[in-house]
Amino acid sequence: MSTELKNPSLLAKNGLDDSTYYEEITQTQIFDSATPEIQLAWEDIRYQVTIKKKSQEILKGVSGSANPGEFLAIMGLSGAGKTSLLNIVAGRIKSCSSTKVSGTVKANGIDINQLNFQKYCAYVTQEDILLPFLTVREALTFSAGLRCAGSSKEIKDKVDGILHELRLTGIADNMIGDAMFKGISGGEKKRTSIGVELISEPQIIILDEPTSGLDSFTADILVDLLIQQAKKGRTVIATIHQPSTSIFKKFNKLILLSEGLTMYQGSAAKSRKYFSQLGYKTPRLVNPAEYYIKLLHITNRYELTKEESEILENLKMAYEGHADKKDKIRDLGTAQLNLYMASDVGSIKKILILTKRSFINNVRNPGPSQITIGFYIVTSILLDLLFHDLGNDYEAIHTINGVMYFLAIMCIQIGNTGSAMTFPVERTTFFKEYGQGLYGALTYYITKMIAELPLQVVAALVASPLLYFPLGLDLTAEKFLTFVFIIFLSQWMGHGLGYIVGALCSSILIANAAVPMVSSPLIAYEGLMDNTEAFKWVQYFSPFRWSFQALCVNQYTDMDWDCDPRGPKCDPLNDLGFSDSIGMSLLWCILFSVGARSIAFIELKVLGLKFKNL
Ligand SMILES: Nc1ncnc2c1ncn2[C@@H]1O[C@H](COP(=O)(O)OP(=O)(O)OP(=O)(O)O)[C@@H](O)[C@H]1O
Repeated sequence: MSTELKNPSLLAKNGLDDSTYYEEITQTQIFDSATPEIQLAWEDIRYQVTIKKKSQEILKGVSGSANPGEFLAIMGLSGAGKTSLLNIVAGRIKSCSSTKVSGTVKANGIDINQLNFQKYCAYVTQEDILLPFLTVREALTFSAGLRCAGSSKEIKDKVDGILHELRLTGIADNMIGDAMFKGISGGEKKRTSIGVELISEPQIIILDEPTSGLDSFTADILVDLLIQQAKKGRTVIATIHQPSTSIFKKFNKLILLSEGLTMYQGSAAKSRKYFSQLGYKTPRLVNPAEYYIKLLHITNRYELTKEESEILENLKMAYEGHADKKDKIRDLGTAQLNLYMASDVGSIKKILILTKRSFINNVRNPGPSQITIGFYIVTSILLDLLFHDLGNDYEAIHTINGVMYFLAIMCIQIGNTGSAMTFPVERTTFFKEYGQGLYGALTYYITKMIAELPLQVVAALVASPLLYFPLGLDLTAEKFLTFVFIIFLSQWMGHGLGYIVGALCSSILIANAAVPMVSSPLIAYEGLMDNTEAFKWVQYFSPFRWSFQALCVNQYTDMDWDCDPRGPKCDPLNDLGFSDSIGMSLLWCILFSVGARSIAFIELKVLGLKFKNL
């Protein structure tokens, strides 16, 4: 790679004026006059992070702009600061104890902090945040329902329009899927993620590496779609890793970042000439994007080689020499911004939409639905085979205690793992939509619980008769119905415990590891192995204890005993130390369920604040 003198003064000498290499904004597109065009301009952005008392400057005073009608690509080596810049421009990073952000970002000349910026700006993250058990059409319809007021017909038309525009019509009724359940392809998922955001017709679309993980053909189609969005007058900004030559040719504008500094900003088409005149000529038949990345390559950012620092210094000086040649701030009419308001959807409608969405996603998820009910059926049959007709004499007490102990653990663990396995995925969607101000934490939480109830009721109704009658438990209608209620409450407590764990876990993997860690100590306080006085208060926080107590109290109270009058007293409740009535036992279960849900809600609310303030 050539490192000959690349003095910025050579630019002028070589006949490079700003109009040559710096993009002039040309309004080539016909904009829809009903929607405002937004120019985003950022000035002297600095971003500093402090880790273990060591500060690192990620962005070192970056300025730039993105214009309506343009596709702006931000490129640079891994770690150059692309995502950081994108997040700051989208208003997603603010200063906090470990990060310091300075500089301004303006939309049509107005500081974005003074605007309800989220209403104008769609942000598509690198990982697709979609509920896996919805179809593409459902994902778009629910998104439209939450974001846009309008009749069902209007929503349907809007969704059909987006499906068509994003070429998703053919797979509209396919399930999205996730790592475990195969659904649509990566490119289709990415287009669905974009569609979910586009539905509210945002004027700015910001995407973090939308082509990552896609083959070159799919990436090409995706970029074409984004170019089409830009042609509608939207401002499109994306970080792109390794674009193909054909994709590179489609960029309207290019920003090259290295080490937190802008190395180039301007027309992508004219970048070749710019670099060439600085002495860095892209070889024939070589993809310019690839060449620029190689040019900016550094092996160790803390110890640059002589050649690396020379290239960076040259590019930096060349860019700085023309730093005043920024895009003109366009007068796009700030009034338009003030007038433009995304329509608000009523709270009742949002509650109905969220409940329906959560219900569908839950019912189709084999974890909490088919697998849970199948597990109940198989385990119940197994228990029946092992312990059928338990009896009502003294000899039976030991076995009945064991069966109740097992049932309490089984029902709670089914609920617990069920929640912990679904919550980490759902909460990502919640954080995103909560951050966008689509609904409140309480609305989400209540609708989630309502949506999950039917499956929990069905599971209790399926499992209870399969267990109660073959096991020969005390046969009265009242006791049977109470048993059904206890099985339901046990699962419900389990779900509550799962919410506490799941709300804190960012992935199912972590949740799976955390569930046994939390539940195992609580099982020790269930009440059967009551041989320790240590930390006895823990029993009040053990759902296993309350479930076991309720099952035993229901079975043993007023039981028709067949005990040997000369043998030991048939008083298992006394032996177990359970003095509460059945009403009180049920109340403990309800109190635990409500308490656990309240704790999980507080966790969600506190964690959500981080996203809300963005
Ligand atoms: N909040 C943070 N805490 C610690 N380090 C951070 C933080 N944000 C960014 N960084 C660091 O700043 C550098 C730039 O990160 P950024 O994600 O912006 O890079 P990037 O150019 O998007 O990289 P990539 O292409 O690999 O995604 C990285 O070294 C990253 O580790």
